[in-house]
Amino acid sequence: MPVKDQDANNSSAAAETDDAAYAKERFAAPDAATVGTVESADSNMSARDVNVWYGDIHAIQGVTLEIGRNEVIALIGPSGCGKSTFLRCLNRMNDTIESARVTGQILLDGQDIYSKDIDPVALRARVGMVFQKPNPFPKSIYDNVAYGPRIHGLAASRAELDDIVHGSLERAGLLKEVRDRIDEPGTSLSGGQQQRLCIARTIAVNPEVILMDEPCSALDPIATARIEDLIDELSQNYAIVIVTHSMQQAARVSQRVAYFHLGRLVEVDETDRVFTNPRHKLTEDYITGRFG
Ligand SMILES: Nc1ncnc2c1ncn2[C@@H]1O[C@H](COP(=O)(O)OP(=O)(O)OP(=O)(O)O)[C@@H](O)[C@H]1O
Repeated sequence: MPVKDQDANNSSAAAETDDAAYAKERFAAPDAATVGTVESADSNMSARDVNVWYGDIHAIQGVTLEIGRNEVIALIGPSGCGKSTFLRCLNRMNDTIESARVTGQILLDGQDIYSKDIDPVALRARVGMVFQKPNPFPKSIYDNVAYGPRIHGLAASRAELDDIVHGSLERAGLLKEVRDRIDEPGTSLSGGQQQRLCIARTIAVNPEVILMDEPCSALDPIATARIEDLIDELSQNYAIVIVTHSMQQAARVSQRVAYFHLGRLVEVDETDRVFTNPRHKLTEDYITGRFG
């Protein structure tokens, strides 16, 4: 057989194999292993076979996922599929829920965050969290940002603390707007400004990872756009894991998307790939609006 034909033959055999693998993945049962790439080339956090129960409810089932340094990964899926539960595992916020039980392993820089040696308060400085509803403390704008550095002893002097507060407000894109009113209550700001204040508060303690649980759901489109721009800038320095109900938002801000369904991680891959060519039928049904 001429070489050319042989090549053609080989490539068509390869295509058939690819198609068979593709079909197998795509129509896999919902309880099959995650489709796509759970690994990250430069992993900062790594969840291995994580399960969460609330009493008898098995809310997260065998989830394995790596989070890369300087990447934005979006967690998407229908209501109640476990996105927030999984997010809260990453900085042990589930510890605060009495009925919650977590098994498996979550590593931050190779260290098990559930080990006895880990102080959850110190962990939550390294893995910060921004919530759905902006929740500034009932304190001044300055004290909101200074709170973390004070309790973690990050500033040796008032001048150092001032630098941290101003730097954090600057990186959160808020300094210009609040420079002249820094002693006013954080709650006097608009919703979008309050959310940027909460982001400034989070970055003031030098986190490695920032968790965001639907950070824009209480904001108007302009405030949302500002937070999305900020997410893009922050990703130069931090890994960001964001839960969002908006597929448009996931497409705008993330490099990878993880699709959850009934407590399982069904598919994870590059954002473009998931939205243009989902490999699992459940992912396709969700992104085409057939359910959720
Ligand atoms: N504190 C809790 N106590 C008992 N069950 C809980 C608790 N929090 C969540 N659950 C249950 O765990 C499952 C996953 O909930 P979770 O809030 O993580 O889902 P989600 O995907 O973030 O949902 P949503 O998009 O609606 O916020 C659901 O069945 C939910 O009812």
